[in-house]
Amino acid sequence: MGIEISRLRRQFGSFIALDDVSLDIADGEFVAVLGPSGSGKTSLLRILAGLDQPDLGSVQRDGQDLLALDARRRGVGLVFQHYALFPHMTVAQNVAFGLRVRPWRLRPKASAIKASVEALLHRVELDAFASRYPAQLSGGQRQRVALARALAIEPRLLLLDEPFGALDAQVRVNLRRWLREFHRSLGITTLFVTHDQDEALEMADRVVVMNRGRIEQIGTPEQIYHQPATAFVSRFIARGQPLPGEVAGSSLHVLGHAWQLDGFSSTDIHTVAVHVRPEHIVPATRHGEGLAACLLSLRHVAGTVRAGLQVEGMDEPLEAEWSERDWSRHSVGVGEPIDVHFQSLSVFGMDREGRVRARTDCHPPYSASPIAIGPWRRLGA
Ligand SMILES: Nc1ncnc2c1ncn2[C@@H]1O[C@H](COP(=O)(O)OP(=O)(O)OP(=O)(O)O)[C@@H](O)[C@H]1O
Repeated sequence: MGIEISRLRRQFGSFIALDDVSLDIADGEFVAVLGPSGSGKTSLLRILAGLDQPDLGSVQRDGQDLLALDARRRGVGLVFQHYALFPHMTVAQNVAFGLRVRPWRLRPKASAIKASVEALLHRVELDAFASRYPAQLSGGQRQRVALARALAIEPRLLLLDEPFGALDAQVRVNLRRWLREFHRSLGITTLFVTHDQDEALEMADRVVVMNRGRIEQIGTPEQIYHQPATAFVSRFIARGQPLPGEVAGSSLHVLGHAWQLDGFSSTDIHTVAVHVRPEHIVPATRHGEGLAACLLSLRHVAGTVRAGLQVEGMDEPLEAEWSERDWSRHSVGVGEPIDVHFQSLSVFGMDREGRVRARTDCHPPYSASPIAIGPWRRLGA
């Protein structure tokens, strides 16, 4: 059992914010909804929270129609990016709020509220902050209070909308890990909205990638990263960079080279997208092998080297990423020629409507042999 979201559609005027969105969430699962700004993430969350209704579609929880329930009866805890803490209330009063405003028949006794607030503050590691006001807390502490407040009503579903969006990078990274552990210990079904790829891949059991109101792919972080289902997911998640390429029969043609392409049926294919990831562009070991390029820039970032490359035959520069160790074997300076080869290319075949019909990876063979035979010889050379 769990939550079954089926064929949701939400339209604002002529703009379609959610288009045929279906998703099953298992009990206790941690699901990240990932997508660029405007892709429909918050629209989906608002519908689940009961703050908005879809034009079409259904949401069932354990066989019950969730959309028919009033927001307050859905058992949903919400945390937003901008701390919605009440500034005039202490931390303890903020956390107690959801319990205090319950109808008196459902309201716990004052002593029980006090005990559960203490337990929650202990859980979010803020025991010592109970009598502080939100203005006296750091951003990360405020978000933990917001989480404790959302948990006070013992929700069955936790909805987090960019909860770390307003925090600086280091605090974000710490809170991510903390929240992941926290979820493990608590086991509440959680939907986490973010536009940050690392955040989604690091934290979630499953990731839902959205684009323009549609779901592009649902999968484990591994699947999303290593087997992107669409060109959009490849670009957005794995920094896939488009190359000029086409498929002819069972060969892939890219920048004047051709390789055998297996597992790709070109039936019904209207356009082909070929992507290369930064880490799959590798310096050739010998000059004259691979693709001729010019090293445009070099940046050293936390143990890796990011290189800008102008590859012959391309208008746009490509970005490559290497480990410092691998790069230390080369002695090419900025502005100098460099030969590179592609270790792996992702190939997507789309029909006329832009739907992906075929997808495969191509691993161009590379020979470091001094006799330049075969795969990297220019066609027609
Ligand atoms: N009440 C509304 N009226 C009109 N358009 C709306 C309304 N709510 C959302 N939209 C539009 O729907 C689209 C999706 O919005 P949504 O907030 O779901 O995106 P998002 O993926 O959460 O984006 P962000 O990451 O920027 O928060 C946006 O283009 C937005 O302008």
